[in-house]
Amino acid sequence: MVMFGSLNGNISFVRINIINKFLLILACSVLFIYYMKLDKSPQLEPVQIKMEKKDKDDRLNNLNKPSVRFNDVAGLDEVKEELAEIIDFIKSPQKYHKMGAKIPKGILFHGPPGTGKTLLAQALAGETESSFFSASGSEFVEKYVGVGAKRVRSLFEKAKKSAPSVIFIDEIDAIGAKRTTESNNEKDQTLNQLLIEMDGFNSDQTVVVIGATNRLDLLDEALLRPGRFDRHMFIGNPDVRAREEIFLVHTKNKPIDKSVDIKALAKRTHGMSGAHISNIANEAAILAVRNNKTTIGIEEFNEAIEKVIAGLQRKNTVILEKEKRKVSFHEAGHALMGKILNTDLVSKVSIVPRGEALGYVMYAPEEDRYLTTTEELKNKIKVLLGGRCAEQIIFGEISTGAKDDLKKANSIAYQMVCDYGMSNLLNRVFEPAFVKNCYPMIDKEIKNIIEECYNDTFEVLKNNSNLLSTIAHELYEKETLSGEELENIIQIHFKKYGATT
Ligand SMILES: Nc1ncnc2c1ncn2[C@@H]1O[C@H](COP(=O)(O)OP(=O)(O)OP(=O)(O)O)[C@@H](O)[C@H]1O
Ligand SMILES: [Zn+2]
Repeated sequence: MVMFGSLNGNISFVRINIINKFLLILACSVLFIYYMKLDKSPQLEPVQIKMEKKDKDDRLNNLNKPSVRFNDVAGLDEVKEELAEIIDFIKSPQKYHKMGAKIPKGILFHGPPGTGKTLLAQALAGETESSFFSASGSEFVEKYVGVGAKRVRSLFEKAKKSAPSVIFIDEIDAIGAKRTTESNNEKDQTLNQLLIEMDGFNSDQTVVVIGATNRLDLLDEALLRPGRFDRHMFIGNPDVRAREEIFLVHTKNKPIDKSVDIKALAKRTHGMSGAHISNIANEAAILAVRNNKTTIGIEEFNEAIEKVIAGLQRKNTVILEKEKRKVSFHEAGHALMGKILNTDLVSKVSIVPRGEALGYVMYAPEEDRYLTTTEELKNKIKVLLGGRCAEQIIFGEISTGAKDDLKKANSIAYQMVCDYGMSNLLNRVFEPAFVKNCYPMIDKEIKNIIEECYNDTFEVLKNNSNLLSTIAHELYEKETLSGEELENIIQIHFKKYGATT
């Protein structure tokens, strides 16, 4: 039937046209919806990665020569001294190459947050006019295998091109944590790439890599091996002298009122980090503006300190004054016993919190020893018990602060009884398998040793309680005493009052 020429046919033609258009629109819509769907499909995700990657690469590319110098980093003298050698390495590498010495590649800064690790790394670059590349470990952590490794490679390439350079990787534990049996392909590849890069650059490329972490214990052994991050520097919270210096650095360009006593501010900020102090100085300046003042007064500092303390108390890190006194006596007890019994050389006593410890005594490294006598082992126990005894003598009560000391003291006593035959059980030793059977007997001996040592320590410290108080007082005021300062205090005291033993 041929009807196209008819009116009917015309109508049909128009209908067909409408249908065609409808079909076309429908097809387009379906295609559009399909395309939109496709856009969200995983296949297109690389586009997103590319954008993100470009962003991160730009940041890793953040190449500059920092203007920060060691003068801007207050305190941390020991670390700065150690870094002086690295500065010399970077400045005159030829000197070391001639001697066949290799430039240290990796330094690891570890310690609590806000203590100046980033600032020090910048200062190292600033002092040596090196290019500074900074990245955070978490920036390398990606879901997609190979992306983190690629970023590491690109970072090192850039650093090598603009050598001398300092690469700073904050939160290095994000990529350098101990590898587990449960493999994480992406993380392992990233860490491997970092190891390859660290092994890879040769001696004429002066690139120093600084890693920073709050958790040294989490890091993979491979990262700490010689030739990699083999220099470890502890960056701890500042003592009162360092806090005063930090306050001075952060108030240098601020109009401070005469009423403000920086020394007093330093004393009131026990347990705080450099970042807290810089925060206080800034907060005080903002408050002065708010109060329409022309200078920053003590009121503003008081308010700023209170604000920070309130924040810290929630985290339990600020120690109450009473506890600070107790810790001073506890540490003085250890240090004085160490001095009187002439055991290991005390190199530092401190009441600046470090990790879980509220205070600590550091001893100079011992010479290699292969034999230790009964008396020497008992003296070690007495030094360990010195903290608890001092608390008992001065405050008439004991605290939980000696937990670790007691553990160590008991462990020495256990070895004396079970391994060395140094108890009333005479020359008998107890293999681990027999310990359980003979435990009451062993326990009695351990008790005897600890009791004897405790009583001796108690007597020595009681006879020297004036000296104990003098050391504790100095420690309370200065928060850290070097071995030399401790020796001076003791000598002055002995000259004045004569020695008591
Ligand atoms: N020793 C210091 N001297 C001067 N300012 C300091 C010092 N320590 C910290 N600060 C101040 O605190 C700020 C934060 O310090 P920084 O970022 O270096 O700490 P960090 O140890 O790297 O911290 P995190 O472990 O949290 O990364 C610094 O910018 C600086 O203003
Ligand atoms: Zn102790």
